[in-house]
Amino acid sequence: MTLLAAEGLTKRFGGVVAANGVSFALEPGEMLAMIGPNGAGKSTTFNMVGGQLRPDAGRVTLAGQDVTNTPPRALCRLGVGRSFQVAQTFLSFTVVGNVQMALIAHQRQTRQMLSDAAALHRDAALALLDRVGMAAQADRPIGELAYGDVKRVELAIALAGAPRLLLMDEPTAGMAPSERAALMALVAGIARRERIGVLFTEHDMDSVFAHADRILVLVRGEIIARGSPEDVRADPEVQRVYLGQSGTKAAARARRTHG
Ligand SMILES: Nc1ncnc2c1ncn2[C@@H]1O[C@H](COP(=O)(O)OP(=O)(O)OP(=O)(O)O)[C@@H](O)[C@H]1O
Repeated sequence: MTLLAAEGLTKRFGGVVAANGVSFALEPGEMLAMIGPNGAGKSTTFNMVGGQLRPDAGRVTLAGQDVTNTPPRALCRLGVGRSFQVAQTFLSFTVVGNVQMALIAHQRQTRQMLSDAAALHRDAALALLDRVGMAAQADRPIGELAYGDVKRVELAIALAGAPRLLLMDEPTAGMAPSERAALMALVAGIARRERIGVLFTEHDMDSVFAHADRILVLVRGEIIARGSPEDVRADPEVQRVYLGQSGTKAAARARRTHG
């Protein structure tokens, strides 16, 4: 069954139509990228799916259930995870402590239990860190980690909610190219193995062409192309209005790397 469906999502800000009848579907285990130039409506669409922004028209369904206008917290309980931002981690806490906090939050245990956080869920948190390759650094303060490793911990934190859908808004922003490739490979591997659907926006075309199963191209609030990385790369309209030379090079690099 289709995991996520957006149907006719539309949002206006004054005279600007930020998203105009945006429709797409995402299957379990699929990596779906949303790309487009600045101001294309990516964040607007993303935030309507994630419950931060109320659409003027259209609807969002999760495994057939209408979740339009469902707030993020309630969506989380339905299995929609988001990648967290660095500022939302507790920098003085250990790596494993941060993941334990996420597990506690997911189970909606009360704040009084925080004093016991060191004991609670440690094994489960270590198992999550293992999935993102960070178990060996479990007891370091998160503030000491390299940025790419913080991103891995953030992924573990998102996975603590046992999501069936992950929403990732520019997951590789601010990362070095080698770190980006490693993080996206990790996300794609987990998504495919565990049948988690991933919707992500991304400015880094190398990450998109190497790891997306399908790509949506938004321009001025409308989807102008959709399909496999190959189809999107070859689309003359996409070439003209968005990708140009840099996208062609990114696609060629992705093909060389991934056969
Ligand atoms: N809260 C808002 N109030 C007014 N206009 C907005 C608001 N949010 C977005 N817009 C406008 O809607 C359009 C789409 O913006 P959006 O942020 O969704 O694009 P984007 O594709 O995510 O861009 P970027 O790649 O720069 O993040 C833009 O013209 C933007 O100025």
